[in-house]
Amino acid sequence: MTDRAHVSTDSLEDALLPWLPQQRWFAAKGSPIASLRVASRVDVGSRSDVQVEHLLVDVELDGGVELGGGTVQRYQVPLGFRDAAVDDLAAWRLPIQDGPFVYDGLRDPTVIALYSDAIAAADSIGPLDFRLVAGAAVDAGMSGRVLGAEQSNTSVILGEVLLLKLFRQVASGINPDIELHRVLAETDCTYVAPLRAWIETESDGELSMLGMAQDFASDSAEGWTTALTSVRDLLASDRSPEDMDSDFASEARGLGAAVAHVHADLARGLGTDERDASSTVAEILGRVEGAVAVVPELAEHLPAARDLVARAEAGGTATVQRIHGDLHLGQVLRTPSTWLLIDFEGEPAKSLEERRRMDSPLRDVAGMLRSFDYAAHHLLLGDADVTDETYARASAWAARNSSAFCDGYAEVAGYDPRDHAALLGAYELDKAVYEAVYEARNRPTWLDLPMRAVGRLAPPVRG
Ligand SMILES: Nc1ncnc2c1ncn2[C@@H]1O[C@H](COP(=O)(O)OP(=O)(O)O)[C@@H](O)[C@H]1O
Ligand SMILES: O=P(O)(O)O[C@H]1O[C@H](CO)[C@@H](O[C@H]2O[C@H](CO)[C@@H](O)[C@H](O)[C@H]2O)[C@H](O)[C@H]1O
Repeated sequence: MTDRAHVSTDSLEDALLPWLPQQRWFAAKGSPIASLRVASRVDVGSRSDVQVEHLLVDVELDGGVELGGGTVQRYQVPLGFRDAAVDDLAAWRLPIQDGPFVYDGLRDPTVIALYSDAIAAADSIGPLDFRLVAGAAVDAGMSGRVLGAEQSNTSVILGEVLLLKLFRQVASGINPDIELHRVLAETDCTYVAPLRAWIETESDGELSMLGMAQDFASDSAEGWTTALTSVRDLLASDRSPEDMDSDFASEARGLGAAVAHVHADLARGLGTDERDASSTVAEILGRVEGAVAVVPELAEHLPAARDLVARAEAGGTATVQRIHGDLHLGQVLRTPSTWLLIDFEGEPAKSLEERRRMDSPLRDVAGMLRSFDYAAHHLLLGDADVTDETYARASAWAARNSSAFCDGYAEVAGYDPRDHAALLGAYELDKAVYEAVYEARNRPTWLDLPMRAVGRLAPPVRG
């Protein structure tokens, strides 16, 4: 069998340098890498003809980029080592000449099985600790397959019963996704997929969380896909949203209720606080002003943004608590019986400390309202023949579902988010501006979508 130890750390580093930026989950695409260092190399074991190593890789970026956690990013890279190349894994191969076939281990069911068994046994392998949630049992011998969708992290389905998510970018400290899922397990929250296990490691006295396993909702559909079906039907017909079989309003109402239940459980588990609205709105304004450097068209919206934020500030104090932090239709799953919220990591561009801070639940409500706006109008992007009437029909879908969502939220929360119109509007603006930056960098053809929302929330003052 291959001797993985014959692959020196130097040659791994040389191979990772061109390979890492090509991976979908590499967060600093386009930023030059100043240096790359393998910070740790753990022998996870071997199975049939594969040897497995767990790598933590530090990438130092050439300054000037806004990155959560500074300009050094740490990545988790499990590697498989084989004597012979395997066609199905060739796309994930590291460019190492004259050595074994080395590749992204999370693409290989044999490697995944090793991790799965370590979870089942609540094992410790060198500095890697596989932890089971109290009372949870995980079967050994489950086979795994990587989830099709490529995201910021890599998710693997184990035995069709568990979803194991390995974080690709690793930060020191408590990961909010694991932290909040643990709290929601204690409150018996039924609006999340129960957490069963997690993986952590400690180096130099610092804890880092590497992954988590929760129940796999095999029969679920993403909220974004479900919502788009409804919009597509509406735009293809001349009926009003309420007359459509695929009307989404009762779904939106149920989703609002689910989000309110999760907020109530997070408040129960981790408490609430009162915060002066001025500190919240100062942050929002700072972000809007900062975004002009990336999207110069935002400049003409600044005066109205300042007015909106000042009105929100006049609202006095705001109740804050732990929230989801990056809620949108891609972060909710519809099962046959309920809505589930997933991915409590918060906005990827923020530092771990910022993501774990208490914030107003209105931020999550605003995220979902923005998502209804996205779902309603995204099918019209790039279509030069869109009539005002079609656009208005799409907007009516967004308005109807935003309203249903708030109704459902109010029923459970005991207050209506719309009663805090100025602060809610400030959060919507904050999200729309974040989206404008995100789209300018990642999907420029989508930029018009958040910019229209910015225009509605903070109309340009002309003349
Ligand atoms: N518990 C689950 N059951 C079924 N599918 C899930 C579950 N959790 C996540 N998913 C699917 O995996 C995808 C990625 O999950 P997510 O937690 O958002 O990862 P990332 O942090 O990489 O964005 C989601 O869009 C969803 O389709
Ligand atoms: O993938 P993440 O959950 O980290 O979120 C990032 O990417 C999202 C796009 O996939 C982006 O969301 C925006 O587009 C969605 C449709 O593709 C829409 O539902 C969201 O409302 C809209 O914000 C998200 O902002 C970004 O953080």
